[in-house]
Amino acid sequence: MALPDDHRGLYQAFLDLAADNEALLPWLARLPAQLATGLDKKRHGDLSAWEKAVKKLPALPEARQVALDADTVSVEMALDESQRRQCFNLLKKLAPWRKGPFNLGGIEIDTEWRSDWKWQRVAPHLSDLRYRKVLDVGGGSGYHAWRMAGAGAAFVLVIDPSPRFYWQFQAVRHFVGDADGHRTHFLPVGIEDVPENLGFFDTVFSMGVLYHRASPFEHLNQLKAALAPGGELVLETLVVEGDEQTVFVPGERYAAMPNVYFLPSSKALCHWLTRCGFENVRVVDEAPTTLSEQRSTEWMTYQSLADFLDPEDPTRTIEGYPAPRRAIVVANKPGN
Ligand SMILES: Nc1ncnc2c1ncn2[C@@H]1O[C@H](C[S@+](CC[C@H]([NH3+])C(=O)[O-])CC(=O)[O-])[C@@H](O)[C@H]1O
Repeated sequence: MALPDDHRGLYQAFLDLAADNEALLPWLARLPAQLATGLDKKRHGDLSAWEKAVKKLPALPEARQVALDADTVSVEMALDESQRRQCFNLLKKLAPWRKGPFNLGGIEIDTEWRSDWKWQRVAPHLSDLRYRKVLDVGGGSGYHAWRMAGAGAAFVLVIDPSPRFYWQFQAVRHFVGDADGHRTHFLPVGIEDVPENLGFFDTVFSMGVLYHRASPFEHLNQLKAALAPGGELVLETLVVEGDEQTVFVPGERYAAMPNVYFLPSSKALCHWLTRCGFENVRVVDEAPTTLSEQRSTEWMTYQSLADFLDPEDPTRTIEGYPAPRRAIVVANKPGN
C-alpha cells in the first residue's frame, strides 16, 4: 500500500530507528495499513472537514520562535491580519480543543484542560528524557508529546485512536515546522495495535487511559511489553481513596463519562503493577482534579467538570460517586 506524502516523516523516523533496532521492523510493515484504517473517512463524518481545514492552513513565514519547553506550547511568527484570521477560523474547525494550551502565531488556544498542570506534576519525577525513545499512549492532541520533545527526547510517538486529535496534532505540526527536528510523531491507533513484545521504548506514558480499559491488567501488560528492559512507565489515572485492596467500579457513567471501569486506590494500583512484574513502583503525586484544571473555554464550549459534579457537594459526581482524583505512579520494567 502506498504511503501518502504526509506520512513521510513518520515513515522515515521508523526506518531510521529500525536500522538500529530490528524490533521495529514488524511495526514498520504495518504502518501503511494502520494509517489507512485510522484515517478512514468512514470513521467519523467530520474527518474530511478536519483534513481540509489543516490542508488549507496558509504557508507560514520561515522565521519563527518555537517554545516546546514552556507551559504554553508556542510558535511565535509574524502573521498579517488576514493570515491570522484565516488560521483562527481553520483551527476553530478542529474544535473542541481539549488538551493544551497552545499559542500558534499569536492565536491563543485555551483548551478545556490545563494539560501543563499535569506536566508540572509529572516532569520532576521523570528520568531525564534526553536521548530517550518515548511512547505516549492516549496522548490526545499531542500537547504532552511536544513537551517531551521539548525536554530532549530523541523520538516521541503519540498513539491515540481519535482522528480529531490526529488532525489537531497535524495543525500544530504545521506551525512547529521542523523546529523539533521531526522527533515528534502521531499514529492514529490504539494500544492494542502496538505489536506484541516490542521491548523498544525507554519511557512509556499512559495518562488518563487506564480507567477507560475494561481489562486493566491487560493494559498494564501491554505497556510493559512496549518498554525496553529497565525502561520507565509513567502511569496517570483516576483513583479513589483506600487501601491495597480498594477498587471502585462505577455504573454506566462516571462524572458523565461512559466507558469508565476500574478506579483503584493508588495503593491498589501499586499492588497491581507489582503483580505485573514492575519494579521500583512509587506514587509520585495524588490530588483531586480542580475546576480550574478542567473547564469549558472558547475552544471547548461543551459542558465540563463543573457540570459533572453535584452542585450541592463538589466532592461528589452527579452520579453520587467520589469526585475525580488522580494519581501518578512511576515504575520500571526489570532490566536484563
Ligand atoms: N485503546 C486506546 N489506546 C490508546 N489510547 C486510547 C484508547 N482508547 C482511547 N484512547 C485515548 O485516550 C485518551 C484519554 S484522555 C487523556 C489524554 C492525555 N494523555 C492526558 O493525560 O491529558 C482522558 C482524559 O481526558 O484524561 C483519549 O485521547 C482517547 O482517544
